[in-house]
Amino acid sequence: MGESEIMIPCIDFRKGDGFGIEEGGEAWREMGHKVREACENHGCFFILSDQVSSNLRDQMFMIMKTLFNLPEEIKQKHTSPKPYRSYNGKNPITPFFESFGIDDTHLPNITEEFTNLMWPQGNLVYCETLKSMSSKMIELSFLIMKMIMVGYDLPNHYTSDVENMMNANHLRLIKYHVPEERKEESEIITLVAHTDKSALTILCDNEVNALQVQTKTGKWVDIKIPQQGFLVIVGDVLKAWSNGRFHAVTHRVVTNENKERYSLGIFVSPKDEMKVKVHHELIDEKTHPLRYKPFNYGEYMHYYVSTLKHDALEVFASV
Ligand SMILES: O=C(O)CCC(=O)C(=O)O
Ligand SMILES: [Fe+2]
Repeated sequence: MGESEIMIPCIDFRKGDGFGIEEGGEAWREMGHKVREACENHGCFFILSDQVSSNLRDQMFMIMKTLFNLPEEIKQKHTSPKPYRSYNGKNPITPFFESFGIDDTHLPNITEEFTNLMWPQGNLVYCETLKSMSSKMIELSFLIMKMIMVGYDLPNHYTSDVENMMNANHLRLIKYHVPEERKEESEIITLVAHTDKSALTILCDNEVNALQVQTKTGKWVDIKIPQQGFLVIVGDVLKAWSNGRFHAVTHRVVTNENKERYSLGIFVSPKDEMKVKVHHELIDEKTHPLRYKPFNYGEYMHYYVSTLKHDALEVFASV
């Protein structure tokens, strides 16, 4: 079992408690510093947000159940040349894991195309739920990115850096099955330890706990995503951009409850052709000398997928 006494910060973005705050004011800056600290010290944090109503969230997990219950041959129609997008199920290496990845859900017609592929007769509720849930999660990721810039007092770089790092997104819908045969008390790792290759990931689940993050001292901590909340994970791109000041947290999924788990994540990242570069103001010859060379994101992904090295960023881009 992981430990749960180590506190992952929880930042309140709800209108009443936090995000009624005025952009540019003192409270706004304070929030930015909290986000920055969480990214540096933990590489992840919870946010509470009323952007997504509990109805929408419940609806989303209900329709995810319906989606994964579709016949195998229909699910397999979802394919993509990009890694981690095609429907992944019945894979002997990850027998308790099924997933779909959908690119660029913010663009017109993407959710419609996916829905029509799965339900050729149409499924309006599915399509609308998927569209609103993903657009709200993308909005949240932009807000967090803005907070990161504020946290480093870099608000002028908001537009260029944020657009560079977040101009592609990928929504991942995951089902974790309950293993049929399982020895009492034994844990099964259903998703191996990794860091995300995105800039930022925002995750929620159907309140079945199984995700664990590893602290900087190597301890595994059980993650319980709050009901009105999300877990934000710092990915390799933001680690590189911040010159290694941010921690790209290692995480994994371990089955230890006898319940099916569904999780939904938005992975925001640069487009493949973009260059990832350390932000020049985060380099300091004495305290923070340059750690990473600029690199092409698509080449980095290709390197990772072909090697699956845990320390891919360090090997690929360290100076
Ligand atoms: O399902 C989860 O909670 C985590 C998924 C994850 O880490 C990933 O897809 O990269
Ligand atoms: Fe992950």
